[in-house]
Amino acid sequence: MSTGPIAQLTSLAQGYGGRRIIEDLDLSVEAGVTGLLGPNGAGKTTLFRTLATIAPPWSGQLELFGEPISNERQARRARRRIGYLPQDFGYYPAFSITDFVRYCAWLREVPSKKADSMAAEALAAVGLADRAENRMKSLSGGMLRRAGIAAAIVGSPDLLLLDEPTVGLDPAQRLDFRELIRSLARSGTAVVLSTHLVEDVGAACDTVLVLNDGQLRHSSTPQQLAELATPMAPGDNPLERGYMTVLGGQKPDEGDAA
Ligand SMILES: Nc1ncnc2c1ncn2[C@@H]1O[C@H](COP(=O)(O)OP(=O)(O)OP(=O)(O)O)[C@@H](O)[C@H]1O
Repeated sequence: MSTGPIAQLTSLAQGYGGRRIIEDLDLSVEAGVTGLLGPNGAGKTTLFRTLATIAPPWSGQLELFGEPISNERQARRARRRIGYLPQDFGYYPAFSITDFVRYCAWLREVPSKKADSMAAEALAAVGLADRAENRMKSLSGGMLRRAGIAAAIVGSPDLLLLDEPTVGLDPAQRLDFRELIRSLARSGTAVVLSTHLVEDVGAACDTVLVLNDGQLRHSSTPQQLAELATPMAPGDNPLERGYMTVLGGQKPDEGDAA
């Protein structure tokens, strides 16, 4: 088992068109579950796209599984070991859930002999085994999100990137989701999840990172972030307050610099 970081970014610059979103970012992803917090527009999705090797860095270095990623051949090799759930993922509406998960397994080059059993395992893990033949277009928002999670975890990737995975899940499903990612982490998958729900970070993450304006503002355990909480109003969540302290009192939806 590798002892170094699963993913490492050094002096990353990244953006769209002529607009720089991330500047001079250094970041390591270690084993376990890492939660990524940050206001709207902080650059979380942009960071995921970089880690998933979809958007090559403008400058700086990306290393995955101890190897530098500087060309398409290296990126493709790394991609087989990465499961990625984008915030908005595409699918063919007429596909069954099984077809969708199998298709994602094929994209990740999971051996075809194992694809059926792995797709079935992934669907069972997200509680969709009894709906395996339902069409994607017939799913509720929460079910669709769970189908996306199944597609990201199929084949047990070494690095799992989940962009707002719990949006649309009901409380029982969120509890199941937390247990699922904890169990994936125990079996060796490094998980990074972005969320606006600090409860998910408190309950499931070993490490929490706070990103704002494309800069890493904070990295610690959830407990340490909660300890930064300034005096709280009754009913406040200490982790949320600690997060606000790191952001300097900014409200979570005030972060978009656009
Ligand atoms: N395809 C794109 N083209 C141009 N600008 C983009 C594109 N995608 C994102 N941006 C801009 O990049 C900035 C960072 O966006 P990003 O989606 O990475 O933030 P985020 O932290 O994931 O936000 P949210 O919490 O709202 O999902 C924003 O200002 C956004 O408008």
